[in-house]
Amino acid sequence: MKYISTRGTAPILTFGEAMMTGLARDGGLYVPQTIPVMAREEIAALAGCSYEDIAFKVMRPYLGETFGDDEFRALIAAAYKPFGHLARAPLVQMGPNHFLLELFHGPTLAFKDFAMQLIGQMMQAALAKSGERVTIVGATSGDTGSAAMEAFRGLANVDLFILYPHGRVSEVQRRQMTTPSEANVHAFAVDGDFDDCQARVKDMFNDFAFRDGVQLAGVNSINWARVLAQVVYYFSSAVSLGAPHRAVSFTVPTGNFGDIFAGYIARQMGLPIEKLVIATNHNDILHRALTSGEYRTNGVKPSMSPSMDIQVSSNFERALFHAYGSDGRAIAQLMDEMKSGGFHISQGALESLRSTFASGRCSEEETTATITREYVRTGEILCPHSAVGVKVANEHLGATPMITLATAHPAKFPDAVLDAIGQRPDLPPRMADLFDRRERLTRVPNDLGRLQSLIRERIAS
Ligand SMILES: Cc1ncc(COP(=O)(O)O)c(C=O)c1O
Ligand SMILES: N[C@@H](CCOP(=O)(O)O)C(=O)O
Repeated sequence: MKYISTRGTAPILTFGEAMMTGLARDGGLYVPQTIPVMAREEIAALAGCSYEDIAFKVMRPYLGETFGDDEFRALIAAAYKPFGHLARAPLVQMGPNHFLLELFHGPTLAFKDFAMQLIGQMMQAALAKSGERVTIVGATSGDTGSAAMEAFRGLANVDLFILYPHGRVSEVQRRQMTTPSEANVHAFAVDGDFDDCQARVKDMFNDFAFRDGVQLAGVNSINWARVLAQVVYYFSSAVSLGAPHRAVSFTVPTGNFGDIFAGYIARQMGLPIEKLVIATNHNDILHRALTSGEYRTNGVKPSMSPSMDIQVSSNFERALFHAYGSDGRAIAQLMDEMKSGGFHISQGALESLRSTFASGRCSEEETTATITREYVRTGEILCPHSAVGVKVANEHLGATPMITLATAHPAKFPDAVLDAIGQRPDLPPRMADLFDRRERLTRVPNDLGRLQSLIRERIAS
């Protein structure tokens, strides 16, 4: 299995190389050259398997020679051991034909743990073999950062720097990033929004002297391995509702488009998914793009679902690459136009996107009303991101079972939940002292040079 860049001119890599490389050297994102298809019987045989077994069977064809079978099974087992639920990703019924996929039973209480725990294991194994040391720089709107801190803290051959938008993540998210005491992890509070943080990370990858000088690696969904690990729960949940004999649809609270793109990959692999519904908060560039064909930013507005406060949606590039028939030059051209605010999606590409994706938007008021209504109706306490998903899913219910992804635990966003249901959801006991732990962070301007020199200083000390 080989990996190619969405912009067509970067070196073609193996899985292991793509995982350690992050952003392609032409500025694009790595995607598999071909997507392996699972036969109907292979999908049917996943029924009743453990999450770990399904993970092995779904991901194995993508790995090539990077890890042996026994080694990969051991990495998967270690990755999911810290999860607080035996099913790892349990399904809860919300109503006729509507199910919630709880993805928040990992160590940092968000869906990011599914991929980050595994990528932590895989990178550690790869670095132990090569003897290399890497500098990981990541951008976060809250959850990727905390998951990465958890997965990489204390590792001998990794320095981790997380850039988060100052004042725009929840207090629990911030504390998850600023309270780890290990010297190899660093939280940078950037004066800007998530798009600024992500742009600075991509700038660092595009500065080859810096990139090669610090051995830069990435754990955002820039990294194909992140997306791959997220494909697994589409299979586990669909199969438990009767796939491949019965099709399902998914609604995915969406920001950087990594999670829903994993669903697209599952569909390409043969999983019978009727529709993938993009659910956005008022930062609705993806909903507007799908409705009008114009992909154009209009500035990030803070919301009560801060992890989705994103306008430059990194993985949409991967979806466009497929919609434009793998034409790297066309994608490079669109991404160039993006520098001046946006672009027009061609009619053919738009039709191709609409054949897989639907979309909807949820306002702040609707988010609160959904948390309230679903708590009263079902007893389930939704985080604001999951509430965005449920609101949009309700508009797309039909004969096909709908699975909505519950992407974070409500206790990560206590203020929004308190507003909606009059009570503060509890953090799990192992995190009960989060508010007493000492915070360690560096406030940084949104300035590439300043960020780079701070990173160089920290790794030299
Ligand atoms: C809780 C939560 N929900 C939804 C999203 C959006 O996911 P994606 O960025 O993969 O579209 C994020 C951020 O990734 C998140 O942290
Ligand atoms: N919502 C994310 C933003 C980064 O997304 P990623 O999937 O590219 O890491 C977050 O919580 O940080």
